[in-house]
Amino acid sequence: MIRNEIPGTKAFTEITRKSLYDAVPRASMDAALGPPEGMTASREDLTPMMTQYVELCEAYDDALLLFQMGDFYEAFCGAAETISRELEITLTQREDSTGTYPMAGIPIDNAATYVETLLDAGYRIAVAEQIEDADEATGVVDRAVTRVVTPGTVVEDELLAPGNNYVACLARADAADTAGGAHDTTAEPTADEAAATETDGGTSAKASGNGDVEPSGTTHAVAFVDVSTGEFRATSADSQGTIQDELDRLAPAEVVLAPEISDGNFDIDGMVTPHDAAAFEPETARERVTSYAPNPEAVFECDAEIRAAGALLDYAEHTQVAEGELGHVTRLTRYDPRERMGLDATALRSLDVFENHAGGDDHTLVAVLDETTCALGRRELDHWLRRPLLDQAVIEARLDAVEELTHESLVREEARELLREVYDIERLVARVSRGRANARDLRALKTTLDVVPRLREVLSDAESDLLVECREGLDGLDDVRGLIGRAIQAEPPAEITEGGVIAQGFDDDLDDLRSTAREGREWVASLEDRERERTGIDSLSVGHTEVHGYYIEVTNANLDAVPEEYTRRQTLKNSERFYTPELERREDEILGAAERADSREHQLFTDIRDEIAAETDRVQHLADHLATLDVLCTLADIAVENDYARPEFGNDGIAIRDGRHPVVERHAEFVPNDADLCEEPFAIVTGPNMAGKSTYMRQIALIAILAQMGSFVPAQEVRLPIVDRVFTRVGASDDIAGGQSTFMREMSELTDILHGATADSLVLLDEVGRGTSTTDGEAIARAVTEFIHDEIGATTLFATHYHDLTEIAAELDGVQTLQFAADRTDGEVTFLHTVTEGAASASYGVDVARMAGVPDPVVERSRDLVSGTAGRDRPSGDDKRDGHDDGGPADGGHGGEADDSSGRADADSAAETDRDEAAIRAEIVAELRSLRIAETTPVEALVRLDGLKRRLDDENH
Ligand SMILES: Nc1ncnc2c1ncn2[C@@H]1O[C@H](COP(=O)(O)OP(=O)(O)OP(=O)(O)O)[C@@H](O)[C@H]1O
Repeated sequence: MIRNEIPGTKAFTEITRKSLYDAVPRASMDAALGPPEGMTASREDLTPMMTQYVELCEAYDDALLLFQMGDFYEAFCGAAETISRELEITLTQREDSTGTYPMAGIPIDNAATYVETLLDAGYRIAVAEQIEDADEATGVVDRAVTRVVTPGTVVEDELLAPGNNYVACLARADAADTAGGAHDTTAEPTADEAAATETDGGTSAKASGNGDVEPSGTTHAVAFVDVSTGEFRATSADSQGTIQDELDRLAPAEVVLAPEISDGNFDIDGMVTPHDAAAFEPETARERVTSYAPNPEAVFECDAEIRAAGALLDYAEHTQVAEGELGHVTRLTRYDPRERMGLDATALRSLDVFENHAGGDDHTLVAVLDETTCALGRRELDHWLRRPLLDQAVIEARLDAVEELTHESLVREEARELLREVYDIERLVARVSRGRANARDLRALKTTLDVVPRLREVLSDAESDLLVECREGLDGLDDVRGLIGRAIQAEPPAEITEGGVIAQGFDDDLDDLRSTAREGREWVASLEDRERERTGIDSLSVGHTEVHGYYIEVTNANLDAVPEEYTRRQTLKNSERFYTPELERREDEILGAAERADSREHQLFTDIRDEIAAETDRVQHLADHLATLDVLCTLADIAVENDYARPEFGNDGIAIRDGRHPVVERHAEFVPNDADLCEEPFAIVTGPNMAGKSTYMRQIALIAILAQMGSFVPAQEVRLPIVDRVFTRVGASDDIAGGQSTFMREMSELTDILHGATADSLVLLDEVGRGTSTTDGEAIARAVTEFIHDEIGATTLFATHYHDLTEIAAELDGVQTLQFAADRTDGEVTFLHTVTEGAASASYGVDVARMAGVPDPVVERSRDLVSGTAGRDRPSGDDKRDGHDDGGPADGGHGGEADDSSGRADADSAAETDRDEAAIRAEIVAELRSLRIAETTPVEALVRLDGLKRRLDDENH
């Protein structure tokens, strides 16, 4: 991987730039990082090579240094112990005149997999390579760090998934910091102004947050770059929550923090990287940005954005070391999060958009949609899905194109067939621009360019604006295509230094050198016959070895016949090898010409590559259009195959006919359901467990997301408003896999919703309040309903088992009740998955417990308790039960009987038994009091319940 030629690499002795981390104390005193103590203590005595090692370790002391020695990357001392442990490779020793050091190494040819493991273990890796030919070095071979590999800046194909891989950078500006800021050309809006611009359809480019506004004028900025493709964007907001949402949306593999931000401020999943404070200085950052965008103020909105962008570019350059400026980062873009539908991590997770509950990517929305044919399309689909639109005109433009393609199946099929031949030219041109592409990359670029004229042809009758735009944007880069076609061999080798790369007829000098070499070889080839004839030695042969070069071989029996001008070169057991002055001259000529041809080829290749690098921008534009076309064709294909309908937009509320859940319907027979949230935009959804409430609510949210990304939707007919944000709060135990199923988390998510939702939001509440006692839960559920209804007016679906909550529908205008029915025949429950108006009366929780395999005694006892609840809730004195209650029918209505029987038992009890039971009851009460219901799952609760009952039973026997 990392072994490509590195143009312009500085020798390590020339490295003037000290560690960027000097200003930052190393987060951990990991023995694998920095120079080994044992070596620094005696550095005067070290060999020159080990001195080199120590100096490089010092310069990159936050990274694990891999030090090239021949065909291996080696590590010493603490780093050697770490890599031997992490990579399960043998720990050896290096012994020299100054001491013995632990050493471990990985073969360069297989470095990628090892590097991946080290990245996963949380290390950054500095790769120090030999940058001069070991044979030509006079003293110790020069080495330099040519690359710092970090999770967010990986560029090696072997280490990258097809999706985007971002490194983000966070910075903050407080009002006091920016008040006198030299470049703060745009005063931040007040909260009122922000609110005003938010209502204008979100198209204003003004930077400000939505939702909870931070105290007085704090601006948070985030910039992010995908170094493998060159995509670069930045934004800012008053609200930290908005920036957190952007982090959630982008899921960067690494986040660089400005000194004013501590990692506790944000919820960050990837690696957290502190960076040199100097890079965040406004002037320094601005200067860095200027080399990518001449007028930073024309792109960015405020100082915080420029600081984040500048420092991020500085960090990205630092990791690519030898390359300096990143030529493939051609477009710095600023965006406004309010132009996109809000989708935070909670919503993405609970709707299984990119990951399922177990963290995998099957059974997700993206898995359903991802029928893209090329990597460019795959990434574009990801963008569309992560950032559904708010601008109806842009959405309709996408839908028009999708619709046209649904009707034009031949166009769609042909386009998809051609797109299959498209390479990941975005990453490819990034390699070209970084001077890392080989001849095969250039041929792959040509293969892609070859497709373009045919694609244009296929789209020649396209009518919708976006398809026409795609067609017109398909620049086939004929100049580049022609150049590669003329210059590069059809099937070149991977190496670019060993010849065979440049096509015949491209360069006269190269052709001359090649023909000189070829003629020389032909002369040698005919030498054998000539010499046999001349000398009369029939067994004479001509051969070649790497070490001795060309020779004429004569067996011992014929040595007498050897001519005078033959000079002995080598003696073997049965023969002698000779050369002649002419053979020697020819050999020099062949070798010289071949060598010069190789280096001429290399020179020509790098010139061609540089020429193509200058066209990076055009290749990127072509990539954009190919990506868009792939997504449009894919969405059309999905729509046709799955019978999706084109959504319509309007302001009358959500109306869906025969809606389906796009993921669930792929794996089971699905019962479609309608939704009418127009007149009554708040729906309380009740019904038994497992009836389909969550699925129903989620399918409505997924339909809104699909519609706003420009896709058709799984339904017969859909009309909906543009939703500014989807909020979800799913029940506590649904989150158990994430390990965060506390009532506290439930409430803090609820807080986000109540603060952030607007009348244009879609809110899904799934069993809010379940994590606490029934009384508190019901109270919270009711208060939340009232608040959303009275204060926010968001379209809301609230699934609940608090059947009393449904009464609120009668009290509040605009609140409706929906129920899912179940059918119980002969004790077997069947879920119909059909939604109807009205409120359900039973939850069938015990039936679900039985279906899930809860032991019979627990199920039976649960039935008893369900049926006896009414009786026990009545103030009926001591309420002592004998534990032998046979239980009535499962569906209640026999509470009175149960109570009567316990009443009789009371009357028969002896006074002593009463005292024992009182003690047990006291213990049980104490245990119940200590129970942390918020942290107890339903199954645990049943098991505890079973335990309590057994204790009562045991005492009674
Ligand atoms: N419309 C439908 N057609 C077919 N199957 C469905 C439908 N809706 C839901 N299901 C299936 O039923 C199962 C239960 O659905 P869901 O989780 O939505 O129920 P629920 O009412 O929310 O349950 P609980 O109250 O226990 O959370 C799911 O596994 C799903 O596959």
